[in-house]
Amino acid sequence: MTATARAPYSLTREPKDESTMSSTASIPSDDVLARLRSVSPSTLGHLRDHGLIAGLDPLFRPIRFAGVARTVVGGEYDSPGLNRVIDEGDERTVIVISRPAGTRRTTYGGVVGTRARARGIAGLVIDGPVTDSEQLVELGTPIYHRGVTPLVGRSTDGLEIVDVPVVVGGVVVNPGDVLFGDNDGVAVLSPYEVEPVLEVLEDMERREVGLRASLLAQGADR
Ligand SMILES: O=C([O-])CC(=O)C(=O)O
Ligand SMILES: [Mg+2]
Repeated sequence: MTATARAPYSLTREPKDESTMSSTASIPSDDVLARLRSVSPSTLGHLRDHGLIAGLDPLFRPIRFAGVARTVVGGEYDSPGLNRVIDEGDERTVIVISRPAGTRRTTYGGVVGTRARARGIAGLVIDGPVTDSEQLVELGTPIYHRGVTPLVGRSTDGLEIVDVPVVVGGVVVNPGDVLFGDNDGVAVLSPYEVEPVLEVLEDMERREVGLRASLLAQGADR
């Protein structure tokens, strides 16, 4: 341990009063979501492993998104719940789909993706494959996924469950959690910790800009 070691960052903050814990106080503003789109999950990865989705891949790069989770337990063949959350969603919504019934098939492709694009959905995180990948890339909605497949949905009037805690890429996502992602992964935050975490990440990234500049400058001196 060197004499210059810094105190550890605190990622949580004592609520100043009860109002900061109210449900409306924990809904991130558009400004906070915009700031989250400019920081990286990998910066949070310097501080903890918890809440970081690894093992899913972006469908395209560059990719950046932030929003509030609506969760779907994906049916194997049909997507009534998924269609509902898409139709109720907007540019603040990140749809998070777990697929406990199996990850061979998908119900997310060009048609469902066009529905999501039309609503302006901020992003999709699916613990399983997608299909019609060329169309999805063209549509441009940020997607984290696990591969592609030609095995797709059939109309069965099946049941899908929405707005329950799901596990995606080994991480629990509750409805209302705040997600942000970039080329390297996706981070999941509880609503109450968004602002303190964001301030820490912005500070760390500012310092890293200076560090990288000075490393480059040292190289130039050699
Ligand atoms: O309908 C499905 O199962 C997925 C699909 O192909 C689409 O959304 O276009
Ligand atoms: Mg299709």
